Formats: sequence, structure tokens, C-alpha cells
Amino acid sequence: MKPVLFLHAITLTFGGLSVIDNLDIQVRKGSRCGLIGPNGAGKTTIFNLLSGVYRATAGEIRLDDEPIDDVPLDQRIRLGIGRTFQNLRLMKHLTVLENIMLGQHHLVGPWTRILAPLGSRWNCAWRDEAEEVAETLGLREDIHKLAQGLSYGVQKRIEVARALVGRPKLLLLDEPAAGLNSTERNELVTVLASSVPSDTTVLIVEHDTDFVRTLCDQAVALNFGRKIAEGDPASVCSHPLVVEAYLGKDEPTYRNHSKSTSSGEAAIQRNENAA
Ligand SMILES: Nc1ncnc2c1ncn2[C@@H]1O[C@H](COP(=O)(O)OP(=O)(O)OP(=O)(O)O)[C@@H](O)[C@H]1O
Repeated sequence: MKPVLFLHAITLTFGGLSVIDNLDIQVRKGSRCGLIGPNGAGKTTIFNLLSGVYRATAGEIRLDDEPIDDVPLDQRIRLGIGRTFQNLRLMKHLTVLENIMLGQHHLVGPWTRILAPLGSRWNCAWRDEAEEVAETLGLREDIHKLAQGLSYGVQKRIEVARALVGRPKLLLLDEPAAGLNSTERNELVTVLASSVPSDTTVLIVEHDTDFVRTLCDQAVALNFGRKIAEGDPASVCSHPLVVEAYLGKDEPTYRNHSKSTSSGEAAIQRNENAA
């Protein structure tokens, strides 16, 4: 089967500095693919290449066998590429439902049209759809609350809902578990597993390798913009080059890798070996 997402020989340089180096990645349709690697490895840069923020210096990106390199940023959503962000980007003065509905702009029109049916009795297919997505992400009881008063975990789920309501064929989740406590993280795994349609392909940047092992069926590890391992998540997370990339060669008892204390089968395994 042809991959739904195909990156071939992707290179990106900034002022002569190579950030992504001759990278090949293929992702199967419907896969939940984890993208892991230490800080600065190039993970978010890949998302920025896919969503059109950056253009590769060389190489080719295909979605559903169509090259997308020339498609401008504001048209990528129409190709079916939806994303969330490492740092929350919600309209905090709007309600949960309003925030979610804003993810329908490419399907419905400008925000004045999207939000017009709120507070009215119109039958409105897109409002109903946003409410359904909210329900599947466990947001039903908060739907009319302002985003700004809600917990970080709930706000993270609103971002996922806003991306999902745009009916993406490729969903990019940038560190969905970052900043969540273990209860929120487990809830997120459960709602993602049940709410994302099986034919939606999901690429997940995440430092929390337990999260990746639980949710994903495929993983790719990067370091310095290069692929250092790929395959099933358990093997990738424990691959010697991945362990070394996260922990370094000479620090076997390291416990607190910068952004991800819980992360890392790699980290945990190394600690256990050292104990
Ligand atoms: N616009 C830019 N100009 C110059 N360098 C950049 C730019 N964007 C990213 N980089 C560099 O590219 C490298 C990869 O950054 P990126 O944010 O993709 O890493 P990451 O793997 O997502 O890291 P983290 O886990 O910390 O988010 C870093 O060295 C970063 O400084």
C-alpha cells in the first residue's frame, strides 16, 4: 500500500545551517505515527514544513500521492492537513464551542458566518458537528464555558477538537501530552484513541515516549534533523541511538531530561539498567 504521507530527501537550511538533512519518512494511511527526538531535533520543523510555514530547501513532500510543496500555507487545510500547536493557541475569550467551530472556516466561510447560528434556534449542520466532536473529546459539559477558565488539560483537548472538526486526513499533534498530569494524560490517550476516525492519519510529536508507545503503531526518531530510527514504537524508543540521543553517552543515571520528566522508555530503561 502506498503511504498517505511521503517525505523524500527533505532538506531545510537556515542561513547555511542545516536543520533537516536529507530526510525520508513514509506514513501509512490511518497510522498513528510518533515523531520523537531530543530538543532541537527538528520535530516541529517537520510540522512547519507539512503545514506550509516553511518550504523545504530540497526534496519532495506528497500527500495522497500529490506533491504539496507549492501549496501555500492557507491552502494546506483544504488539502486535509490539520494541526495543534506546542503552545496553546485558543481564543480564550470565546467559549469552547466557538473555539471548536472556528476550525470549520475552510468548510463554512468567515467566522461571522460560522458563529452566526450560535444563540439562535436555526438548524445548523456545522454547529451540530462541532457539538458532536466536543462530545467525543469529553468536552460536552464545558461547551458553553469560556476557554480561559478551563484547566490546561481541557484546553489541550479543545485544540484537538478544533483540528478534528476540520475533517483532516492528516492530523498533526504537537506535544499533546506536554504539561499534563498523569490523569489528564491518560484521559487524552483514551479520547484520542476513540475520537479520531480510523482513516485519519495522525502524526504526533511527543517527548513522552510512554504516550507514544501506548497510542502509536509506528514511530520515527530524529536527531540533528536526521532519522536515527524508525519502526514499531517500542523498538524505536529503546533503540540505542535514541537512548543515546536523549541521554548522552556518559550519563547513565540521568533522570530529568529537559521537557519530559516522564518521558522516556529510553530514560526509564537506562535508569533501571543503571540501578
Ligand atoms: N526559523 C528558524 N530559523 C533558524 N533556526 C530555526 C528556525 N526554526 C527552527 N530552527 C532551528 O531548527 C532546529 C530544530 O528546531 P525544532 O523546533 O524543529 O526542534 P524540535 O525537535 O521540535 O525541538 P523541541 O522538542 O525543543 O520542540 C533548532 O536548532 C532550531 O533552533
